[in-house]
Amino acid sequence: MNFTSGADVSELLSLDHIRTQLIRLEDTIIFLLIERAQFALNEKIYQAGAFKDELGFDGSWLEWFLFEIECFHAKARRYTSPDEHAFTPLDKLPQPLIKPQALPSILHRPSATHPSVNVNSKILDFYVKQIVPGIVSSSRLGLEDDGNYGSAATRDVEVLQALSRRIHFGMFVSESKFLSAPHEFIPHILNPNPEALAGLITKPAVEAKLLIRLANKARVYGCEMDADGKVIEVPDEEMAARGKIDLATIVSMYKDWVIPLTKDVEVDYLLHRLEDVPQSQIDEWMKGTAA
Ligand SMILES: C=C(O[C@@H]1C=C(C(=O)O)C=C[C@H]1O)C(=O)O
Repeated sequence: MNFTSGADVSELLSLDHIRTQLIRLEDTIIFLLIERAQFALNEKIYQAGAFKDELGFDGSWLEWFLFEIECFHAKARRYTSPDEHAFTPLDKLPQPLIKPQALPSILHRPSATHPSVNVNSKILDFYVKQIVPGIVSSSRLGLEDDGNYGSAATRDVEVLQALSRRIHFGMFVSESKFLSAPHEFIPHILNPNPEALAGLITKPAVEAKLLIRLANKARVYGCEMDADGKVIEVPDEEMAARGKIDLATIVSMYKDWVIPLTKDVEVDYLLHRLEDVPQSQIDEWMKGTAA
């Protein structure tokens, strides 16, 4: 999302604009997964303490990569942008070396007592346990460990950052939906009802269209071509072994993880949406029903 200081907030919060960003992120995530799929599983990089003697770090090689990369990015003020969420707790990251950008206020930020929504620990868990094993086809590579620990972890961090950005976009989706009909959401926020809020934000037709589009993108982006540039037709079930990526893993990743976690973010954001909001504003929004 382009957060230049002069950006028009109403444009940034239009649901169509946000959905366009989410569709564009599908391309980024598919291509980054294709890059990771070039390397073997290298299970050792996900095992806590496997490199403790070398690194003096209790976590896994990947968690060490995340920490070191996020420390550098934090100094460059990455995590002062509302669409960026670190996997490392913010209090363990260095302060920015340059002043934060003067960004338009888009999201509702209740008092500091409520930490921003962050589901990165769940993202890391499903990615390591479900996604990596699904996309690295040892049958294609013929080995489980190719020793490319740095390259594999670098690709993993890129995928994790893109997945985090996509899933936490749920906050912008929620703000957009809330402002378009605050009176629908307010009763279920004042008397917290996550199920009712989930029902209001869920759009089955949008999700169904996404999964079809995603499969088509994975087929096209993951296809192989011969020397003449002619596409080598491969049945979906053989893509893992003969293509660049396993199509089923990408679709199930969105269906079983990305979309549900995005909706969790949407609901969690809404549950805190009225904190620090004056009663007069809530009354005004509720009057909107009389209009
Ligand atoms: C993101 C949205 O909210 C929900 C989550 C979706 C997703 O994660 O792709 C799609 C539709 C909705 O169920 C949206 O309405 O676009």
